[in-house]
Amino acid sequence: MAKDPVNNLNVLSQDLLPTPQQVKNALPLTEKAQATVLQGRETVRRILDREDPRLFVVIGPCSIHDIKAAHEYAKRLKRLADEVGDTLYLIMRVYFEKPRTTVGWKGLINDPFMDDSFHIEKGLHLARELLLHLAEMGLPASTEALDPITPQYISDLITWTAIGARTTESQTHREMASGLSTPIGFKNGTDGSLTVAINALHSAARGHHFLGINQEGQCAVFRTRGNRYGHIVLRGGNGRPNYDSVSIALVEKELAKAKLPVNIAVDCSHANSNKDPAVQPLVAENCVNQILEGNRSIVALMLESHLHAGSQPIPSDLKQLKYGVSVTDPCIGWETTEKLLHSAREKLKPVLGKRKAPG
Ligand SMILES: O=C[C@H](O)[C@H](O)COP(=O)(O)O
Ligand SMILES: C=C(OP(=O)(O)O)C(=O)O
Repeated sequence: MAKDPVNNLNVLSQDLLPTPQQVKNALPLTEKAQATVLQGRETVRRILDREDPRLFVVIGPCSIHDIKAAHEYAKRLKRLADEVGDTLYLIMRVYFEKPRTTVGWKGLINDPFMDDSFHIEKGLHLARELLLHLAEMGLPASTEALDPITPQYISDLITWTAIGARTTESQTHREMASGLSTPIGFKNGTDGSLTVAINALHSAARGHHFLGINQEGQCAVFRTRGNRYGHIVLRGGNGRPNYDSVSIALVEKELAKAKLPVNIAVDCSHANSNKDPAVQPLVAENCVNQILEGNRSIVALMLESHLHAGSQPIPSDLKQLKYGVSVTDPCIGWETTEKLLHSAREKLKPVLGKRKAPG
């Protein structure tokens, strides 16, 4: 057959995937898992509405690459969540999709075997299976929504969603966010720009009409209501942090001027720590001190943490991978994680209940 001279000139192949419904039939949402998700989302909504005085903390590996290590991390985090839960509401980072600055491993869904075999079907199955396990344990999960199709496979297991710094300005992601059932954090831009996140909050709060796929895998027009639980996540940018009290005061002003709720999450990693994991506890401590000194706008922290500190490149011989060490951004290790959260809890416990909402 003659080659089609018009279409798919740069497409090498296409493979059909199971539909979201088929994957869900294989891994259905159980009653226990659903209860974790519903309770998690309600808790975050209440924190954003200032009906629950706690901070929520999005914490866990930069990316999930090893299911066994993710299980071990989750087990430890659940114990810690119970210990600090009267003050801090912990949500595990369960990030399966990585937006790359240029190229690189794009996460467990895209390439679960980390060998350029790109078994996306397997990746979706593994992702859903892990999320189900965490929800069954009673541990809420968060993820970055990057591919606009992926949420149909997993979002019933997610408590909080991030839109990353590289996609906050994207209309596609704002439309998707307007329909997601979770509260949603928009990062500021990689250049530090707040405007893109503020515009994203306005856009995602409104209803949109856009294309997507339904549970049966058919193309569909989605009409959304708009997500009123959007908030900004400050991650620094352009070589400069934006978690300090002066930056926070400026963001508070911008949010108020834009008539948006003055709710701020601080990402202690990325450009706020210059990707140096040793700096993350200092950023977290600084935010805790701001709250002790009267800050009313910080409602959440994000930390990149794993079983062991640091990061490693993905070796060509995967047997050389170090267990429990990030293969993307460097993380703090478990000991630091425990210490940091216990110390934050001790300092914040006496004050959070008396904290006033922004005036
Ligand atoms: O959080 C992860 C990374 O910061 C993000 O995916 C970009 O990574 P890269 O600059 O290594 O591609
Ligand atoms: C990619 C991430 O962050 P950012 O979008 O801020 O770079 C992340 O949190 O994994």
